[in-house]
Amino acid sequence: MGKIRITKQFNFEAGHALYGYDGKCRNVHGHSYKLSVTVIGTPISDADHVKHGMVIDFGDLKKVVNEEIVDQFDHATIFNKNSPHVELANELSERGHSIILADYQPTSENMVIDFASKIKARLPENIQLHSIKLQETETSFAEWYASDN
Ligand SMILES: Nc1nc2c(c(=O)[nH]1)N=C([C@H](O)[C@H](O)COP(=O)(O)OP(=O)(O)OP(=O)(O)O)CN2
Ligand SMILES: [Zn+2]
Repeated sequence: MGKIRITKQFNFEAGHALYGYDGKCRNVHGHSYKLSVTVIGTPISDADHVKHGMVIDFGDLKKVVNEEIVDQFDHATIFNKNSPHVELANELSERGHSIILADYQPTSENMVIDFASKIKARLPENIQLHSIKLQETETSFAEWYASDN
């Protein structure tokens, strides 16, 4: 049987700030992020298998992405830990705010690279990560493709 791509979509709200950026997004602000995760594999052909006909159960994919990404990033604020924003991040964290100190500038590009590595590490051996799309605004998104990397 041939390979099939399946996609699961997610949403999360997060704040971020682009330290040193030459535009409005250097300010702390937020997005309603839309995340699409596409995996590729061969549907299970064994009629006795509980997952017969599936590449991966959408529910199993949801569990991985929720645990690795959505539960961590939803309603958190992402700062670049390699910038002076680390002080602001630590202050907010001490005051009980949900903070992510990323080892990168929190652009859509760097976030999809991070997400790809986290999701790949959790997928079963027979399932490959095909692509990820992270939509920051209605008009702006970044995509990661396995074939490009
Ligand atoms: N290549 C990138 N450019 C920008 C990023 C990014 O992650 N990668 N991020 C930002 C800001 O976070 C900003 O919030 C989003 O940018 P932008 O699409 O420019 O937002 P607008 O509200 O101005 O969008 P319009 O739909 O054009 O009004 C900036 N750049
Ligand atoms: Zn932004």
